[in-house]
Amino acid sequence: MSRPDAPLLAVRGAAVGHDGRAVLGGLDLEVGPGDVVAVRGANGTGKSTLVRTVLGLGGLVRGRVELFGTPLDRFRDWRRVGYVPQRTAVTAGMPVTVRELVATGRLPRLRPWQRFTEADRCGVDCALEGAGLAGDGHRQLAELSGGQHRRALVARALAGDPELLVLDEPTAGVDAAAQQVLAATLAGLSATGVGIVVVLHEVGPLAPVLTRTVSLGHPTPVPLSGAVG
Ligand SMILES: Nc1ncnc2c1ncn2[C@@H]1O[C@H](COP(=O)(O)OP(=O)(O)OP(=O)(O)O)[C@@H](O)[C@H]1O
Repeated sequence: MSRPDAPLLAVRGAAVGHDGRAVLGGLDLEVGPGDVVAVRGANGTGKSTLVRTVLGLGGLVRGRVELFGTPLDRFRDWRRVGYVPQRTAVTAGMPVTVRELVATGRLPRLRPWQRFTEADRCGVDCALEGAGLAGDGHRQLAELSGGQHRRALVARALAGDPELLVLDEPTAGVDAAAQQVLAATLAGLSATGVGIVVVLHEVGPLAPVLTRTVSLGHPTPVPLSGAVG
């Protein structure tokens, strides 16, 4: 059961890694409504591993992660969480339009067998606009540049109206104008109480939107001990 007063995301004394071997340890992080937290660090410091861990995709070696006050291993309400992955190879070759991809982000919000309503169509339109793709809904994914494809993944996450939004390098390969659009969109989401975690190499136009930055150090193997929480 989620606690209404709990942070959207809490990471406590966590070590994260692969195959039981931590790449990053001693992590404490809280994300509340309206927070926009940048996760920064050199290549290989564990940014994506941390992000994937808090999304329940494995990687918790020890410590605790809670979403909306619920321990990660008991959390089921994934429609409250939006995710923009770093790698896009899975969708790159799909014969679908941008709009169709973005609409899939809306599906977790629908009841079983429920058809799209006008509100859902508006949600998709807003998501396209928020990612700077208002005029591109009809285009095939395969036609998009790397940066445009990344924006389509951002739009897909926005379409789900998440309460917690996790973005893994959403600005990589994205031109400055589109980064400005994304910055304005994230600022708008933050103002409505959405909590945001964003992995960034370059802060760029997102700088004024950030409320906090977490800097990860160089990768140092962390000895394995203690229980996974
Ligand atoms: N699936 C995996 N299995 C084993 N090790 C992995 C796996 N994925 C990543 N690693 C290793 O974990 C460490 C952290 O990788 P991670 O991708 O989290 O770093 P990052 O900070 O996101 O890097 P980048 O900025 O290059 O995206 C690296 O040493 C990487 O080689």
